This record gives sequence, structure tokens and C-alpha cells, in this order.
Amino acid sequence: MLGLRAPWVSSVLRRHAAVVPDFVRTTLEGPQPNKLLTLVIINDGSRVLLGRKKRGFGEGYYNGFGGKVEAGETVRQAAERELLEEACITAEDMTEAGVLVFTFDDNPQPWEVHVFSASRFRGEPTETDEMAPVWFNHMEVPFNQMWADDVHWYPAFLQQKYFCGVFGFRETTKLVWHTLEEGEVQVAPEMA
Ligand SMILES: Nc1nc2c([nH]c(=O)n2[C@H]2C[C@H](O)[C@@H](COP(=O)(O)OP(=O)(O)OP(=O)(O)O)O2)c(=O)[nH]1
Repeated sequence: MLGLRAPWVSSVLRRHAAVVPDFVRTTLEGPQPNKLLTLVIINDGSRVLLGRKKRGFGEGYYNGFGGKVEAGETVRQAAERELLEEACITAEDMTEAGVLVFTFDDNPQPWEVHVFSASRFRGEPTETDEMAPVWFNHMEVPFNQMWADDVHWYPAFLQQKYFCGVFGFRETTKLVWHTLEEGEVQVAPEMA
């Protein structure tokens, strides 16, 4: 598994060896480099700005704004570009909030989603071809209309604790296994 958090993921596989589903292990130990994606969630302290996805992967779900990192871009540049493309805004204080690694029994490539948080932005959130923006109070985040993993990491996100998670999905959307760690993930060299 090639990716920004590869040493940490290897240590997760070792520590959870008895319970990690086979497809999660084979995907993470396989030859495919991670597909890199971004996700930006505006959090003003009491509300989050989400978008209802109007087309493509995750259609109908509420989510932050983001997409694939393109060739020649840094992860941060991709996050800024997707936020502008999908919500028509520019974040002023974007910080790294966490990393999510997704595996699927029906796709050999791991996905590595870099989650960013921002509280201030320029511009007016505007509906685009891809997303319709909506504010939600922290207590009313619509988890029943979101990806199944989100309910597990939003608490850390809302408390502004850095998080790293590994998730295993069957048939693309059924979450069957996950592990989540909060705080900066430190991996000693001997663990790498
Ligand atoms: N909250 C959450 N977000 C996820 C999950 N899985 C997942 O890919 N995402 C995010 C990462 C990206 O922001 C977005 C998927 O990207 P995308 O397919 O829309 O990428 P894109 O905009 O480059 O695609 P396209 O318009 O070119 O088709 O969904 C998940 O399980 N939970």
C-alpha cells in the first residue's frame, strides 16, 4: 500500500490482525497506490456547511466539498479548487482535520480522503451542478443521509481532534469494519 499514512496503516493491520476482514488486508497490502481525494467541511463553531450531492458517486448524500486530487496538484490545492468549484467559496483558515482510508470488497484500490476544516471563507455558498449547500447545526447533522462512516468520525471532527480511520465497505456502501484513532498519529520508525 503506497500512501501518505502507509506506516500508520501497516501498524493498524498488525494491531488489529485478529479482526481485520481479509478484503481490507489484501486491499491495503496490494499493489495499487491510494486514490487521493479531499473533503472540506466549513465549521463555524455551531454549524457545518454541507452540500447535497446532485450527481455521481454518493448522489443524494450530504457531504463536505471535495474530489479527486489531479496530477500536478498538492492535496491542499485540490481541496481549495474543489471547494471553489462545488460551493463557490474560498476558505481563509483551512487546516488539516484528519485522514480516512477506505477499502472496498468490490474495488482493489484503497481511497485516501484528506479532510480539512475551515471556519472562515470568502464568497457566498452557491448551488452548483454538483452540490446544493445547506447549513446544519452540530446536533442535527443528517447522518441517515450521509456515508455510513461519517457518524464515526464527525465527533472528533466537531471537537477539532485530528483523526485517522480505516474503513471496510462491502458492495461499495455497507460498512462492515472500521478503526479510528484520535490525536496526531505517531508511528515509531521500527513500526514502519
Ligand atoms: N464524508 C465522506 N466523504 C467521502 C466518503 N467517500 C468519499 O469518496 N468521500 C468524498 C471524497 C470526495 O470529496 C468525494 C468523492 O469525490 P468525487 O467522486 O465527487 O470526485 P470528483 O469531484 O473529482 O469527481 P467528478 O466530479 O470528476 O466525478 O466524496 C465517505 O465515506 N464519507
